[in-house]
Amino acid sequence: MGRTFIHASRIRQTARKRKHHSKFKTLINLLENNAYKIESSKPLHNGKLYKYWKNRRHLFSKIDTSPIYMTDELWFSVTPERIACFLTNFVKACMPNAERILDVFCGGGGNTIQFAMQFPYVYGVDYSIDHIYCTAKNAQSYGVDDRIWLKRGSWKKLVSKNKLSKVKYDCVFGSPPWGGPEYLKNDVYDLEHNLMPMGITKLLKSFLKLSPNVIMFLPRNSDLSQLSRATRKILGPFAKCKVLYVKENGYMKGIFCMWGECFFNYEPVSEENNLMEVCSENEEHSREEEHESTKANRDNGIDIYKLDG
Ligand SMILES: C[S@@+](CC[C@H](N)C(=O)[O-])C[C@H]1O[C@@H](n2cnc3c(N)ncnc32)[C@H](O)[C@@H]1O
Repeated sequence: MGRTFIHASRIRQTARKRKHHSKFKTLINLLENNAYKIESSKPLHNGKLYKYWKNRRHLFSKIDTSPIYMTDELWFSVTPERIACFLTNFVKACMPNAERILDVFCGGGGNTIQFAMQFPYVYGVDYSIDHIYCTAKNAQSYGVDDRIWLKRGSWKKLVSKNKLSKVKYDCVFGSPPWGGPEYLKNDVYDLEHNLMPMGITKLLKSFLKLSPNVIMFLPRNSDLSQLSRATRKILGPFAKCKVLYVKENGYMKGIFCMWGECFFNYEPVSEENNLMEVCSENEEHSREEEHESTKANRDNGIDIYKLDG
């Protein structure tokens, strides 16, 4: 077990034991003030977040019945529950014997919690102590905190100092910051320059250091040619990346990009449906153009699928 991780069910005891360290002082404050607890029936003070608050039950279905904790940033960052649940089921179907999942950028625990519903050891990393706290508290509300270990730290530093390599992860997942709701400002999202904390090539390389099975949740308008180049640069000229477009509530939420042999034996929809669905999300492209671009992406090692939550 990674000794440097904090067990989510023992976050209070660990914080008290290490109270002389500044980051644990902050954690004790958060715990003592029951910080960031959401009153599900009370709209937030910050009016800009109203549209996210309206959809709160899509983020955490237990929000009316159990305490849920969210910072302002988490309102637009948490993976909606049905999407996180779908991903977990997908990973379970592809890797039935997997035990250890690493959730890089765990945020408020949207994905961490769903992984912990089906896998016995789930590790979450985030550089925000507030978000580590929210993940632990939300995991308690979902009754899965005994399967979750958390670590605060910057991804770059953790990777460069080899801080995570003691555990053998079956799969590494990450939902990196896309740059806030602004990510749709441009038609095409530049994965090398806009993705935080590093471009897609470096990020993929850092994930693959820890496991051959990698999944990332990326913007729906991501530049697929950059995805293809990153895949081939790191894994060789015949390497492939599987891309699933996911919708929730009629709205395209993003794409799951997958690397690893185990993710390639799953055919959720027919070829005909794939192309139709991809077309419907790119209204400015004609069906023929989209067909061509989809074919081109396939030739570049990108397999595209469409799933409606
Ligand atoms: C999109 S959110 C992840 C949401 C999460 N999947 C969920 O469902 O709650 C991205 C997270 O990355 C964290 N983050 C941003 N930059 C980071 C870095 N350099 N290292 C580690 N975590 C970082 C942020 O604090 C934020 O919680």
